[in-house]
Amino acid sequence: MAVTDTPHDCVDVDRLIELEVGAVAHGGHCVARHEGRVVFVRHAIPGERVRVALTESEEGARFWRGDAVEIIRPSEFRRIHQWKLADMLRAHASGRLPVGGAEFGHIVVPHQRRLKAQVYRDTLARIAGITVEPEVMFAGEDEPTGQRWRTRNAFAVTPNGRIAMHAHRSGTLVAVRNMPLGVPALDALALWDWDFSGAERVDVTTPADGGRPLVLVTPTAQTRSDEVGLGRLRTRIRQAANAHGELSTGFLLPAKRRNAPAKVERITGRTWVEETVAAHGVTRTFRVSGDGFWQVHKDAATTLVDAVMEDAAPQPGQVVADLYAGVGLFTAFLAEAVGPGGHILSVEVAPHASRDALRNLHDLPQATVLNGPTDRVLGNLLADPDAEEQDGGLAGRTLDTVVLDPPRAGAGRRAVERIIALAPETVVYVSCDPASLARDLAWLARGGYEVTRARVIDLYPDTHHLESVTVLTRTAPAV
Ligand SMILES: C[S@@+](CC[C@H](N)C(=O)[O-])C[C@H]1O[C@@H](n2cnc3c(N)ncnc32)[C@H](O)[C@@H]1O
Repeated sequence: MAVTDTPHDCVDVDRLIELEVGAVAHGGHCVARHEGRVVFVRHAIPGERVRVALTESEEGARFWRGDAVEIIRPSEFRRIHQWKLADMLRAHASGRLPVGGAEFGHIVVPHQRRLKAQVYRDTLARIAGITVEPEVMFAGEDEPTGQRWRTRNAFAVTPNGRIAMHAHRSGTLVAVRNMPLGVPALDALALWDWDFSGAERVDVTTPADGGRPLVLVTPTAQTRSDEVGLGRLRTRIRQAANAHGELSTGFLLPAKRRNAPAKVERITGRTWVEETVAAHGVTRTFRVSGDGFWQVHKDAATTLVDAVMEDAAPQPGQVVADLYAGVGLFTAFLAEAVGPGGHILSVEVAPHASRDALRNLHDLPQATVLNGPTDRVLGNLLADPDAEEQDGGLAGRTLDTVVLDPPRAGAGRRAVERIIALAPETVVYVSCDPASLARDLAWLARGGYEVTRARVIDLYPDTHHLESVTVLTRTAPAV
């Protein structure tokens, strides 16, 4: 097959090859073959014939990587990328790199979802040996563009103080004047016109219900060590914020100790946002402090609560553990359902999230917030199952249901083994990473659990990311 030199010297690309593109794999790239070697191709669609600019192509390597930069035979599901800066084809034609974050933007939205379902199905089959066909859902109203959904957006800062994004898989910064995946409230802030000189990162939260946004600015290490420079940046942020009315701003100051949470210093307004969620017939408001975790898609919280409540089906008087609980989103709705005679353990490792959870759940005495790593908290439960509920025990009761929503790394072996040892009838596993999910499901299957329902929910349109809710039921007797 012909290999030619690329004419674009400013794009980090060695050679061009022509390939038939196969299925999408976990991570969003399509799998192709070139002279027997696997090539992972980004920005393509299964079934296409494309010209690929190789970005990693060492002779001895087991596989190569590349970007589809010219489409020879397009898929019927291809569309013109609606975000010019993120379009690989336009970027390559003009000798630059696209910005990351919308790497499925060239695929019509219904097909994006089909591909995500295929990734879920293939990953579970390959890693866990589990065969399951997921239902496919989306959040909120169906949005054909795949845009305007992000309530959390992070930007880098150029040396002259303008917000920017990283070029796809590169350290190169590209100044931006819009963010099409962001909710309209993000545009209203016009952050592209602010001067962030002296900062390295800007995190913006624009709550789904239109509440007061929060802009957190991380000063560079040099600015942090220079009181005068820090003061100037603070003044510029305050002035810009005041021009916007109801806007909270602050500094996000990295902790001096490793693994300690970053500190938030208020500049204007407050250091938290409020999120209101109406789901499952109940409306609740949550405080989320600083850079604490909250679902990114504007309709994700409602959609996930509805799914979890349907799958967990909590009954009055039941005992449920909400693991990796954040600020208590699922806990609140589960606690409403089990009522005062039931009990919910809300387990979360981040201290500031647990503090928010305490506040968010203060009217629900049946919910106990336990701060600590899940495996350790479950180990304590197993060691002393008769401990009182307010001390983080089960008061001799058994767990009916476990809901878990771990970060990308998944729950891991120790936490999964302890869930199996606690022997709940039902496990509802919310996951944003099919590979770690599959690994954990394989352990759960060996521990006597069977997948009884699977849903892929498109909470990240125009990207390769996928969310899933998988339900497992205990088939073996408790040990
Ligand atoms: C994907 S978020 C889910 C939060 C919550 N379910 C929600 O939807 O808002 C994962 C959460 O797990 C927490 N976390 C990470 N590692 C943990 C661990 N080992 N034990 C308990 N919580 C952990 C993170 O701080 C984060 O709040």
